[in-house]
Amino acid sequence: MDEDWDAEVGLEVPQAYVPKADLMGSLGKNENCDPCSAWSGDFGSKDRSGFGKDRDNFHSKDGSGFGREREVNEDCAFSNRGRFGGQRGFRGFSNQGKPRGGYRGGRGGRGNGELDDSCSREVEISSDFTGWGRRFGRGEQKENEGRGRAQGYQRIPRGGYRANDEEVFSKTTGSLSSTVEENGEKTGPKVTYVPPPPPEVEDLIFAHYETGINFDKYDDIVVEISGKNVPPAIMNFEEAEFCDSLCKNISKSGYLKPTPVQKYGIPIILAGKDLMACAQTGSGKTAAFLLPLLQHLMQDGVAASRFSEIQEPEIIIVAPTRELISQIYLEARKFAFGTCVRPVVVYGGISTGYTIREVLKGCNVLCGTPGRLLDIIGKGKVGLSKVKHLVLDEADRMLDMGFEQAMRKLVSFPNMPSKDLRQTLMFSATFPEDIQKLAADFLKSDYIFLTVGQVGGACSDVNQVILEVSQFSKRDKLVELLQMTGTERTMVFVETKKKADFIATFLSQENIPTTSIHGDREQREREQALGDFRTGKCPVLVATSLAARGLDIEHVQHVVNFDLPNSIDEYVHRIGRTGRCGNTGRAVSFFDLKCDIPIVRSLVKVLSDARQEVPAWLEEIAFSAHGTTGFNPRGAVFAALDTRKSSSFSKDLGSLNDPMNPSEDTNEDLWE
Ligand SMILES: Nc1ncnc2c1ncn2[C@@H]1O[C@H](COP(=O)(O)OP(=O)(O)OP(=O)(O)O)[C@@H](O)[C@H]1O
Repeated sequence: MDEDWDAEVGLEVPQAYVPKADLMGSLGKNENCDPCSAWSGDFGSKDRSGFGKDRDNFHSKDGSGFGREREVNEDCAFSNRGRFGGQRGFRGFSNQGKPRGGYRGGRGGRGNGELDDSCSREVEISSDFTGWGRRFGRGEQKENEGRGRAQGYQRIPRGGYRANDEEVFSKTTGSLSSTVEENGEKTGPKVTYVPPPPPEVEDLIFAHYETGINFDKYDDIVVEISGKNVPPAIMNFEEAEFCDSLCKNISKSGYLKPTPVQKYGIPIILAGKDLMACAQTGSGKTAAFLLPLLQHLMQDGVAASRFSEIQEPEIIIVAPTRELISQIYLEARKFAFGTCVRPVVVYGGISTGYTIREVLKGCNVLCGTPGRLLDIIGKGKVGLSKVKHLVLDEADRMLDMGFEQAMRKLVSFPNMPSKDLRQTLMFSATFPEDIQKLAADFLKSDYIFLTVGQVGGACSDVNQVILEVSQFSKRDKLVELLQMTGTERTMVFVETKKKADFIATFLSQENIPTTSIHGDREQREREQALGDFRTGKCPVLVATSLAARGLDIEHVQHVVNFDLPNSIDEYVHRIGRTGRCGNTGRAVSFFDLKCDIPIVRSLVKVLSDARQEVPAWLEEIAFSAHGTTGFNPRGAVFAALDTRKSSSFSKDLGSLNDPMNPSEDTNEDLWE
């Protein structure tokens, strides 16, 4: 079951969760237990039937390893019983097992209380994650640890825990606002957290990881463009004719040549066209929109003015999580280095006063998660009349049920230029056709549709392995995998916040230094957790789907889907945390026959399209579960269809030969 997104996004928060078993207590007396330090908690025997000496609190009747008070769906409760299927072709992880240990912190207190491990799944719509940019070196991280060191959870009256404010989406007003002042009334503790400042040292600002061996293979990927008057792609950054500052910053970033989405996207955006762009995870979509937009600002000669009571940014960028928007902000700050353009980032979970002060220092590029963005606009601190460019990153997420209302509210503000008077850009690795149609409400009718590879296709640099593992065997299997990955960075995805904490606790018991990140944790805890993962202090990060999109962290070599998600798009994004920028990676997913049948067909298709080995047992399940009609898992790799082509637009839109591969036949070859 996925996180409780309503509580995250801010639908009215149910009663604060009161943990039946005080996690912190069972972790040891120190509420501020150090993350990933040598495990000091006394968890008694290594018997894996429970989490430790408080096993009574964690045991369900069936010994599944969870507290008896939890709502247990017997079929899907996970514990150490049962078997797991071996997997033909599973090559295992590199064997660098080293003893490790330690886990900090439990979970926040908001959510819907009981853990329900049933197979039914909810979709977590968003939250505001953050964690300063991936570039913090150990030194920087150390310094920030001193500053923003994670605190233990705050006990609030009435017992239980409550993560400091998340943004609350008021059911009544339909607006996202901080819980501190919802409709003028105080609704929760004031958020006072101020994140550590972003790096000032140039080396840290421009720190980057190397492209992988497969970087040049990007040029072999099928590209499709539909729309009118499409400018030709660039072969190199010089052809974009960026200003000197941008050219220097591109070079300092280690970018030697553009990726396909940049080759085609940059000239389209420079030409002022609206764009819906789909390209695989880790292929440089962020720079594809940032570079041309910053070029527009440089050409227009804008400069941030700290003397205005109301800031009027020329660019607004939205993304679904704090983590991702912070990352985009750092990229914008990097590319704008040495110029008078000032990016600012706003997101929930941090002091509103701090946010406003940062904006009022000057703001040309406003990066934000929807809640805090709408909040600060509503407070009159940001004017929209000068907005020329609006970017929706992870656009399909921004337009699905959780955010559509907020996005419509954003574009409906009185001074926000209409879609015909601004440039709107949408980027994602996945773009379901129904969302594409919805996107048309935000784009000019003549927008360009760009697909690099197959929309929704997985990155082919990720080796995907599917193992049949029942809920009862997952923990054993996970430990086995992690003991092989050693200190290699591994992200483990689970479906609920509570499970994230329980699994992280369990792994700590197994001397695997682990931390967790999910929507119920305090802001500083998230940043600490992410920092520990980035620096390698905790090479294992247990995360919910909140961390599935956009995270660009160096050296993530493995992704484990402890629980498969309920949507194939989510799967594609999760495994895309590895295998980035031409590097290779590996994703192992535990397929539970009792829970995961609904995704089996899509999963086989994604594996096939990415030319991965499809286990025979999985294919059989796919055929038996849904029959064979209309299911051809080894069918051709299809580029996405521009949904406009299925309507009257089709006569106006032509596909262009891929100018990068003039010999490419734009008809049949596209489909092979
Ligand atoms: N032209 C380039 N040359 C070298 N590295 C690049 C280039 N473009 C982007 N990168 C690097 O590749 C990594 C992935 O880029 P980015 O995060 O923008 O990918 P993405 O397509 O947005 O991925 P996702 O879909 O997961 O959000 C980043 O570290 C970025 O700095």
